[in-house]
Amino acid sequence: MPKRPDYISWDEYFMGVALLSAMRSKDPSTQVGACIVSPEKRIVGVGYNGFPSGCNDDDLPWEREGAFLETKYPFVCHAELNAILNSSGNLKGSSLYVALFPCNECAKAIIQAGIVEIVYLSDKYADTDAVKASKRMFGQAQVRLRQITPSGKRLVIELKV
Ligand SMILES: O=c1[nH]c(=O)n([C@H]2C[C@H](O)[C@@H](COP(=O)(O)O)O2)cc1CO
Ligand SMILES: [Zn+2]
Repeated sequence: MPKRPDYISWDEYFMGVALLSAMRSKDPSTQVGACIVSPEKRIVGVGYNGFPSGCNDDDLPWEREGAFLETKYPFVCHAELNAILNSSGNLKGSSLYVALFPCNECAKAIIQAGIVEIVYLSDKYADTDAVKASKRMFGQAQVRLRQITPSGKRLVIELKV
């Protein structure tokens, strides 16, 4: 019997894990997930954006606007950083799959962790200084950047067997 033809690709699998992880995010406006993959194509870390563990989700603000301390920005831990911190072992030579292009703060952690490739879907904050700084560092550190063209393909998971 020939092998099943409609299996998902590596890129679809790892971006799918990143997008599934994003569904755990409680951020009402932007849910981001990240999946770190070793050179041997093993998943070595996953994460999504959220407040640090032990910090009460219901006490901290999810606001985007207003006084800095009344917004989520000083408190939220980005998906990429969570994936690095949640990872097991050495990340040298690994790839990071993430729905949204990483900011400069995550870029520093990504580079220092030894991640060599970013695979992303959206670059919706390309015009921001954070993303400009991020690309400058990735360029100098020779981190490869690869945007997956959104195919619109639906990966459906039904919770049944
Ligand atoms: O790369 C990222 N990773 C990541 O986890 N985030 C998170 C932080 C916030 O919870 C949310 C961005 O919120 P907003 O789009 O409302 O500004 O996404 C944001 C970025 C973009 O810099
Ligand atoms: Zn970030």
